[in-house]
Amino acid sequence: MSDQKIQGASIVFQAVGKAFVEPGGGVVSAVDDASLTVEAGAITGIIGRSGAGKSTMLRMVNGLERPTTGKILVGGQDVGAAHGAALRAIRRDVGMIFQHFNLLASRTVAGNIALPLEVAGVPSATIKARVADLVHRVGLDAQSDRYPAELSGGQKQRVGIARALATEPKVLLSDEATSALDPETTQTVLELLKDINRDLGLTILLITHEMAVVRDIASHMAVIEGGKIVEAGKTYDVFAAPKHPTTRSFLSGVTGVTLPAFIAGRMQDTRPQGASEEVVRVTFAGKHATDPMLALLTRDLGIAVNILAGAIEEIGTEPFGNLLISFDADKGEQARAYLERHGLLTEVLGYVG
Ligand SMILES: Nc1ncnc2c1ncn2[C@@H]1O[C@H](COP(=O)(O)OP(=O)(O)OP(=O)(O)O)[C@@H](O)[C@H]1O
Repeated sequence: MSDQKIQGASIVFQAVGKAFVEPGGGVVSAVDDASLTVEAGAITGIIGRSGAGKSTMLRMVNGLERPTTGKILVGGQDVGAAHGAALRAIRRDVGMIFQHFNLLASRTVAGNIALPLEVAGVPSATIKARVADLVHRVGLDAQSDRYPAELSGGQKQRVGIARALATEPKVLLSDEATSALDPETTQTVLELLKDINRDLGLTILLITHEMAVVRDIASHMAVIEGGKIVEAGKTYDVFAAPKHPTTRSFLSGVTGVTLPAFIAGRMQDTRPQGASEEVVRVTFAGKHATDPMLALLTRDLGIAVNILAGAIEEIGTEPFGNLLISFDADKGEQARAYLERHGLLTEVLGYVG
């Protein structure tokens, strides 16, 4: 495999629906009117809960499932309408990696990676050279002759990645590829995927139920719920201003910002009678992430702020902060307007009497 950049293919879901007929005759709508454009050469994450329709979305990209309605275009080619040689050609352009690796136990590392090339009828000398390159790329030179049972989970996934790259695909699909790995190994596999994306230029579309995976690797993301795409955009923008409740609930698990129990336990949705504190989430994005806005709020408006929880992290190379604060509910509107005017996003979470 050369290190030459390939042109990654775009993936376009156009009002895609997929219904399954169950043995009893009932119909399950797994994907419902989903439209999404996955940019060529980008890493895009689709996040959703179990049963949301993630696997079905992915399996339609390589033609393992056909859409019931709508279209899926990979590099402009209509996958759902392709048959025979045309479908095989699209599949060669679309590699896939899996949660449980799907390696052949009876073949060595090199043998597993060679398999798709053997199936494609590539001459054996070419196979040998390409497998050696791939083994090296995924850092398994010392394990080339080992069998899957002799490898760690992370090493098995590296074999899966090398095998998926063997036919020099334009798209790599990842089906929960790090879900069976520990956090440290997950990081090394995500780094490898990032390197591959950067070096080779192929498009990566991954599905996951972990927001941390999306944050750590994907430049673009979509949230799927009940078969529908409920939110999509650049990862940074979605993190900075999540619109859908499902996105917010995924985010609350990953930003490291949760209310202390003594506040959460007393919080109410509506403002109580008498004196109360308004609890607000403040999101600092981009250049405002490091501004001392809370100090300025106190200085300019004389409003005292309680800091309840907070974290500042990076998405890509941009700082991103999340703070949970509270202030006198009487001054809430004025305080929020001040923060919004200075480029911060605010969201009222509730009230404490
Ligand atoms: N072959 C099938 N026959 C019938 N129903 C199916 C089939 N495949 C998927 N479904 C149903 O479609 C819905 C979406 O399933 P899908 O596997 O795409 O979800 P998912 O988000 O990948 O979930 P998980 O994270 O648990 O794998 C579910 O209700 C599932 O039961």
